[in-house]
Amino acid sequence: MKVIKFGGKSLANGNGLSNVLEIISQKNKEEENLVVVVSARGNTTNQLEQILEQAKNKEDYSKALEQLKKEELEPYYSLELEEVFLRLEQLFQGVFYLGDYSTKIKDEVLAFGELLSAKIITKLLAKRGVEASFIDSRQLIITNNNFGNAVTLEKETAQKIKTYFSNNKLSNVKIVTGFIASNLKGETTTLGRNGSNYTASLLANYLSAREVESYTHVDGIFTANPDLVPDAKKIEQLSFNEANELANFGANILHAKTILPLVEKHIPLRILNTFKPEDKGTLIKKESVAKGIKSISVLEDVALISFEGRGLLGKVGVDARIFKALADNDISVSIISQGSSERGIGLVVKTVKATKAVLALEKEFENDFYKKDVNNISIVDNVAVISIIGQELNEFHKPFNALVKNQITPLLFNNTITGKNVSLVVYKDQLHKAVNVIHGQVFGVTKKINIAIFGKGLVGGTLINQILENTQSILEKRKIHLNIFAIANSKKVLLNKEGVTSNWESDLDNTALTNDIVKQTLAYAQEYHLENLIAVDNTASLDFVNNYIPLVEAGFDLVSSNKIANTVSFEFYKKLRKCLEENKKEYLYETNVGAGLPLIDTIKLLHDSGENITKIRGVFSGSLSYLFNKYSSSAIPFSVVLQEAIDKGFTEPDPREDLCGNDVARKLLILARELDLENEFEDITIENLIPQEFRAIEAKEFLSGLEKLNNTFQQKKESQKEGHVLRYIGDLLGDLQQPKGELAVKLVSVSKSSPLGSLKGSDAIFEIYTESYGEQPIVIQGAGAGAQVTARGVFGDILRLAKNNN
Ligand SMILES: NC(=O)C1=CN([C@@H]2O[C@H](COP(=O)(O)OP(=O)(O)OC[C@H]3O[C@@H](n4cnc5c(N)ncnc54)[C@H](OP(=O)(O)O)[C@@H]3O)[C@@H](O)[C@H]2O)C=CC1
Ligand SMILES: N[C@@H](CC=O)C(=O)O
Repeated sequence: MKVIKFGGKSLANGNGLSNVLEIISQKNKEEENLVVVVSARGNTTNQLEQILEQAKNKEDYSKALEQLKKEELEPYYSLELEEVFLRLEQLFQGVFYLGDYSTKIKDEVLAFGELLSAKIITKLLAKRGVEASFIDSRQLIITNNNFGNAVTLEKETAQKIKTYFSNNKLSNVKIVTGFIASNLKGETTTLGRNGSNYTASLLANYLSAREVESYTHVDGIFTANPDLVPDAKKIEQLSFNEANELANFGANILHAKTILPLVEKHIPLRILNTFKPEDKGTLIKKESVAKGIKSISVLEDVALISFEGRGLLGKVGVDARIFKALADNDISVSIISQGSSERGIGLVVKTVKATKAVLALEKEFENDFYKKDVNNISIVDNVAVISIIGQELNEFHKPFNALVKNQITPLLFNNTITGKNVSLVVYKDQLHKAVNVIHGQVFGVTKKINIAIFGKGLVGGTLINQILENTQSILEKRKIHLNIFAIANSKKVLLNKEGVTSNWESDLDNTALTNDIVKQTLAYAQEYHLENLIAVDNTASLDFVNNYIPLVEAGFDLVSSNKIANTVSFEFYKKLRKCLEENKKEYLYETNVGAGLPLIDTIKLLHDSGENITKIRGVFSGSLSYLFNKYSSSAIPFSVVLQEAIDKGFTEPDPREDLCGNDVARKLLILARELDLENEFEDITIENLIPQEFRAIEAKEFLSGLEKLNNTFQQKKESQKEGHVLRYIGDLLGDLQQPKGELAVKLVSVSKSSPLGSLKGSDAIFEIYTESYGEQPIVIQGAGAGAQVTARGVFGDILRLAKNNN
């Protein structure tokens, strides 16, 4: 024997109803003894309640009643249910004359929802040639007199069900009304929330069914509400205990009382989708399949009551008084959290009961207020509870840290001792983001990293394409979903929370001009509750650096290929780091020196481990390396080689920044500051390679007359010793005793056979001298410029941050 149950949405007109009839017809062929429990169809219960209110208020309800009849009978108007509607009308008339109704009358009226539903299904099955017996569950389930939420009388119900099923000649298919029952006097009662599921479970228990199938409008139970968490996954199997916890913590689809009758006889329950009957849904049975976190559920209709009693320290019985006062007012507390004393207590109650709860507590603690033992009882509104079902405390730091990194600090958290569950109270406007952050963290299914890329030129554009090309493989290998939600140049920003596509260039072209790309990006991230935010600066702009602090304050980690933020005043350098620390954010900039080479990380590690770095020397510039390597070893004019370096994307957007020495000076300064030296840019001695007469002219004019540089450099080349070549180098000398280092950028002539002299292509070389390594430096050498290697380095920083978010 099998019990199947259909919920209201499954039974609504249209696809739902036809699928239900098809499912029952099919099961009738497969299953011997099929009990079908039905809820009221669609919106019927609400409509009945509304008409009842209209009648009570002596309003004209005839139109609403006609509408209800029409919807119930549509499109099978010949179903002959006049008798049922006549009785319903009589009830409404009575309420209209009295101008009032009792809970008993309300139950009687609401019962018509299930009665109509069961009668209609029985008649429609008959039309399809499936013989079915209609059963009014008021003849089966006996309850106390608690109308609206009646409690089953077990002995009487067991007796009634068994007798009914053995004494009546019933068809193979039995259509039973859910939700409704009767008291010992035969008056109609209802079983409260989830009543139809409860009816199904009771019948399954007393009739020793093989299985219960509950057909709903969703695919089963999910790891989180898919409306809130797009990455939520369906859970294949749960144990009764786990299902119970889920039911307690807000999974609407389940109710604890539904599970209990099944637990007793180990009857499995399968949650299925009427609209996808082929799907296997979620199976709830005695055994669990896998350990660990099962689901994240959310309660939204809650308020937090904050109870502060400075004078209650160590007093006995405070909690007892709180609970008594609330219980006397029929207020249930879903979460209580307090420190080791009663000084600060947080209580979570239903929103509708919050004011009543405060009044009840104020009354109970009136004298304590006078004595100043209690100083505040207030409501914290707009909160929600997130429960992580199956969360072990020893792993809780992971979701908690991820929340804090995303600037969400829970107002309160609380764990259950037995169930391995942790509940957190958060502000409602952070709920969406919080649930996604926790889900990504605990299920590790996919952690979404939302990236905004500012600057889409040579480096930025290459980076975007590299990320898009690798998104899928990173998702598969690392379970990290890199989602570029914003791309901006100086005038426009393309925003797409689902992630930009390979058409990003034309999409950006088609967006409108804007005055404030960053403000717009921040507002967008906030509006769509985007989590794990990273802002990438691939501009060469000084102005853009002013956005760093607002970005960090809005929850972004930073990555930059732009070197300016690290080379403006030391005061800003410190301010940014303080802001990062306060907001628990990180800033990575490995490409600032040596493009894709692992230089900054190496220097940081050496320095942090106590190694005294005394000197760093080398060719810091990829473009100038290319320029002098090629110019020194060939007869090609200086201007031609310089143009090649520009065309290859080695130079700065404005190549004069390389030639004047600023770019190398910035790199030196960045390294110096990594060593905790407090140098300013002005402290650097720079040999400017641009002859004096060309320094003040416009970039365009300068770039169109590069050949004017040829003479100067030809002379420099020819005035060298035999076997020597030109190299433009950076030199950093540090002394532990001094707050500042000596930094110099200069053009030197070195032997062809020296490490600097034998450099090739656009390679940069860094010789790092330390106390332990002595005269023998650590050497890092490789491509020092180029869009591909730089973008790859920025990509590496993004991945490092994405992993740090774990
Ligand atoms: N080339 C290399 O080998 C290396 C480069 N870098 C650094 O990479 C950065 C980018 O260089 P590159 O790609 O060559 O530069 P490009 O000039 O090619 O691109 C710069 C981009 O930044 C945009 N931009 C400029 N100002 C702003 C602003 N205020 N807000 C938003 N966007 C802005 C530009 O938009 P628009 O077109 O509208 O002006 C453009 O899209 C530089 O800081 C450079 O120092 C670092 C290491 C190596
Ligand atoms: N223009 C720079 C690019 C990398 O920082 C260089 O030439 O090294």
